[in-house]
Amino acid sequence: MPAAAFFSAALPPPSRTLSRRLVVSRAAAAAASASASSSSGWQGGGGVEFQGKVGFLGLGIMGAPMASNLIKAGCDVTVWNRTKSKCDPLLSLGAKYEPTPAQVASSCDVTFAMLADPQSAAEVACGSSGAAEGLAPGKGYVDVSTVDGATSKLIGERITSTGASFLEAPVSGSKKPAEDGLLIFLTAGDESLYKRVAPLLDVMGKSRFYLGDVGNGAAMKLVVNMVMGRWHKIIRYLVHFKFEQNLWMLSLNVLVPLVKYCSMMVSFSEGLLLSEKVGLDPNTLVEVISQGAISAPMFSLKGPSMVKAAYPPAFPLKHQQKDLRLALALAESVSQSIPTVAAANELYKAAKSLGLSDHDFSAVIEALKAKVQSQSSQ
Ligand SMILES: NC(=O)C1=CN([C@@H]2O[C@H](COP(=O)(O)OP(=O)(O)OC[C@H]3O[C@@H](n4cnc5c(N)ncnc54)[C@H](OP(=O)(O)O)[C@@H]3O)[C@@H](O)[C@H]2O)C=CC1
Ligand SMILES: O=CC(=O)O
Repeated sequence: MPAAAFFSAALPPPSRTLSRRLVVSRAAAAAASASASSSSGWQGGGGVEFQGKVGFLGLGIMGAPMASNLIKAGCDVTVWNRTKSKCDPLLSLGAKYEPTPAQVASSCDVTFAMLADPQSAAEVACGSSGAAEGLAPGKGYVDVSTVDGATSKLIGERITSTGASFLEAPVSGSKKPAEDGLLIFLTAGDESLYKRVAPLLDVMGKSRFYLGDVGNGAAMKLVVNMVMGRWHKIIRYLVHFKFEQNLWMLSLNVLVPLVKYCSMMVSFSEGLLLSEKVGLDPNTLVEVISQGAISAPMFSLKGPSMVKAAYPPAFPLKHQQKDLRLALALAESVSQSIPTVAAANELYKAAKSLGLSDHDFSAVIEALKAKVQSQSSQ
């Protein structure tokens, strides 16, 4: 198969719902708000309006600063947390309290949930005294926890069975972006609820993506974190390596950039292919990554052409593979294991055997595509 055709032909067709993707940055939202009416309801930062009371369930590392930002922006917020003492700082900022998720949902117009994992998200939404018991037509439920698509769909079905609307909206960004109101929302589900809560998302975040059907937000979040997870592992390894071997200068000058770029490119390639395979638009992944903690000029620079399977040489793949070979030998000389580099090197070697030596090193993605194809034909 010609390389250029891979994204559009070798994998299943992407979900068409993604063609309705909306991307809004805080600046764009602020510009839009300049012409928004201001008749009644809460008037948030930039003059964007939200009508009604807001519930917030789950006040951990992320939930507490997110709820706190809503309160500071003037929202009427009611909170609940399994460990009640974590509500206290929010109550002192002016939040109200209800003793169960159901009571929060029934006393509020829109309820956000930021829970630890799929189990807790499902329990708080669908369990006994869970949010669904307090929901009704006209109300909205926005789950901002990171869960898998199946859990999100299950929660969404239970919520919509009450007549309420559901939006999944996992966030990219960590404690500090949550505190600074700079999260990135990856939303999917009810589009009118998305529009209704947009002013609240703009208080808590710097940008928001609307990705279509429930499950697409969860999938996008997991792909971004998969790329990030590998990247964190690489950083941890590098720090360890520098200390262990006392190779500060060597590692700073040679190994760090080398390992960084080759491994980043491999994990980025894996993310691009996985996003396409689960029906996401890989261009959106490039955009989401470029706004988050793992943003790097390399991803923004090479991502769009990688999606088009174009690899005009800037750093030829053959040189990258040669450097990996040399780095592996260097590590070997001090008996240091560098497993992530060894794995990446195998892919660069495979790319060379596909005749891609003189292409840019981002063509390593073609070796991954070949692997995917050979696995699916087995
Ligand atoms: N921290 C980060 O950098 C980021 C985290 N996320 C995602 O956000 C979500 C929250 O993360 P974070 O705030 O860091 O996690 P925390 O562990 O700090 O908070 C988890 C929250 O879930 C609640 N919870 C856990 N289990 C249950 C349960 N069985 N029933 C009811 N409530 C429960 C906790 O309540 P209690 O206080 O009682 O324990 C707490 O409010 C996760 O899905 C995470 O993957 C997303 C982006 C960044
Ligand atoms: O889920 C973690 C993040 O930093 O995003």
